[in-house]
Amino acid sequence: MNHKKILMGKIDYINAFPVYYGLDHGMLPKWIEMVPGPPAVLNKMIQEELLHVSPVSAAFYAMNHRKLLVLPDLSISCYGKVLSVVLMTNLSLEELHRKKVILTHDSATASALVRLVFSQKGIEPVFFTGKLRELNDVPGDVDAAMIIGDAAMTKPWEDRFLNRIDLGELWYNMTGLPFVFALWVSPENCIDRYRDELKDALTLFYESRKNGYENIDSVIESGASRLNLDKEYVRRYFELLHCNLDMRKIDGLKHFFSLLHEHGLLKEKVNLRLLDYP
Ligand SMILES: C=C(O[C@@H]1C=C(C(=O)O)C=C[C@H]1O)C(=O)O
Repeated sequence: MNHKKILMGKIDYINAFPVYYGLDHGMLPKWIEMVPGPPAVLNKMIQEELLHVSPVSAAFYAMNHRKLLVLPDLSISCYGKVLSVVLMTNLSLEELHRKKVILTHDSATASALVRLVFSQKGIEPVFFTGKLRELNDVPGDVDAAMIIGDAAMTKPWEDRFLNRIDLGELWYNMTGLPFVFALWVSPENCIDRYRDELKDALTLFYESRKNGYENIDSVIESGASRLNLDKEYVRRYFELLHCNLDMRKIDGLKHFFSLLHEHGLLKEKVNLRLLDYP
């Protein structure tokens, strides 16, 4: 088939390895160009329609739901602990009232979750956003730092902070629901123009992910060697991290969006629309 070229985003953390495994191992057709980046960069590129399809932060999707369609059955999510999304602090959540909390500028979902958790508890920290990839990035006067992705699992945050609060686990303890950090989306403007390409890209994602789970030892091996982490730890990570979007996860997602709206962290209610090919 004569496909137009499309640009496909890719989260450059190991969390996306299972979904991209097949594409990274021979399945990538010539008409797809891969664009790797941290979530916030992909969010911005999708907003500017510089990508035709990409994973984005679930909270970013919520803020732009009128312009985006969600690809079915794809996500970065967890059902309890996640390991790679953490709030590091020396205090308890309650003690963070009026204290400085820095949120990584790479995130939109986890930042919204942290703001929501404090809002629900009636605690008002002073939030700010910044680069948080290394321990040296943490300003001297902050009392908590929220980090996502590979950096959360690899940098020595414990040298500075005693408590590691896992945000997937925190959400699960609050709601009993799974938590969805990222969704795959396409700008609605692309849907008609790139219909065949997006349809085939969706099939490729499913095949690529299937290939990833069939070769999970190899996924674990490359994750462990990229991050210099113990293989058993990375195995556990890929057991905790899910890449599908079943009904229960959609329930978790909808609950998150409606709480954000209730707490004034989201302007509009979200009407989740899936990219659906007959
Ligand atoms: C589980 C994770 O979820 C990530 C968190 C995101 C966010 O907070 O906006 C976006 C994409 C995901 O990669 C992770 O970073 O490890």
